[in-house]
Amino acid sequence: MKDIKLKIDKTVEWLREKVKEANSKGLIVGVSGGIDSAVVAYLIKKAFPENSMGVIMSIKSNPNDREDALKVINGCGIEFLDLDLTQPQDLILSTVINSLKEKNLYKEDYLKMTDANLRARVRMSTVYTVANNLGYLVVGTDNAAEIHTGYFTKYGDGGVDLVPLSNLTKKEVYEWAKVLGVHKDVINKAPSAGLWEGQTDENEMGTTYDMIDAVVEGRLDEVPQKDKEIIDRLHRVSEHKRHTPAGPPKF
Ligand SMILES: Nc1ncnc2c1ncn2[C@@H]1O[C@H](COP(=O)(O)OP(=O)(O)OC[C@H]2O[C@@H]([n+]3cccc(C(=O)O)c3)[C@H](O)[C@@H]2O)[C@@H](O)[C@H]1O
Ligand SMILES: Nc1ncnc2c1ncn2[C@@H]1O[C@H](COP(=O)(O)OP(=O)(O)OP(=O)(O)O)[C@@H](O)[C@H]1O
Ligand SMILES: [Mg+2]
Repeated sequence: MKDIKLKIDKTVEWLREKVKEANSKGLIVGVSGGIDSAVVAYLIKKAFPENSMGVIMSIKSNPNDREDALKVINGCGIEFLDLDLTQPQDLILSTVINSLKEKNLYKEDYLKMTDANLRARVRMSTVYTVANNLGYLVVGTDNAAEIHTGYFTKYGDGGVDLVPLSNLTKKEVYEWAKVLGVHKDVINKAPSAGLWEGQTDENEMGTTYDMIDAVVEGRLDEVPQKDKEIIDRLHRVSEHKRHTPAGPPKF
């Protein structure tokens, strides 16, 4: 507990340093009602009590997620915007689909993921729009387990300026949430990207955060072969997400 409080204080100090270095005015995060963004919202409010912002961005979302997001906002007292982006996201998606259909190029099988990733990228564009206007940096919510597996949308929720939870396992995110005083409803629900009805991270990935945490921490003897193979594959195919885009060598 004392150890976690110390790490939280150091992270808050690090956030202040990064803002100063960038000559920026404050920090902003998308607040989903999930645990990762809850922890980040509490951290940035601590770092910049007067210059921090949480943005709720519903897109065809389950109303319970917005309720949980409001519990986070009220719990830490951060300034916030409550936006419904269903229409703009749907307009982009339908414009693209109609145009592909006219050329007989549309692939129905990929609709679910196309829609899901566009939600993440519309949210990213929206948060940057607010950040530009306020002179804030955009704070990401990915933890070590998500970064290791590439479980985020490239340039969507992965498109951010700072990643304060990058060294934390999912278990540690929960521990920090308890110390910070995050609402129990947010702590007790299953992690979900909320990108389609009933989606949970663990179901989609086919393994558990406990197993991913174990791989990240090098406790490989605790990981069954089946889980190890899934996690290694996720890591391998997402390598490109952890680097700047490749260019050719100088010819
Ligand atoms: N080798 C390579 N080198 C360079 N680029 C490569 C590439 N392979 C694919 N790509 C590019 O990457 C794209 C695929 O990546 P991407 O668009 O990210 O899409 P993808 O990784 O297929 O899907 C995103 C995953 O993250 C999950 N997610 C998203 C958002 C939030 C959360 C959450 O936890 O809240 C989870 C989501 O459920 C899904 O499983 C391809 O369309 C292609 O453009
Ligand atoms: N409805 C939303 N409103 C605002 N931001 C969102 C919304 N949905 C997703 N995001 C942003 O995308 C990030 C990635 O989502 P992710 O599900 O990994 O994190 P989380 O919801 O905070 O935690 P959990 O892993 O417990 O679901 C969120 O932390 C948040 O910053
Ligand atoms: Mg979530």
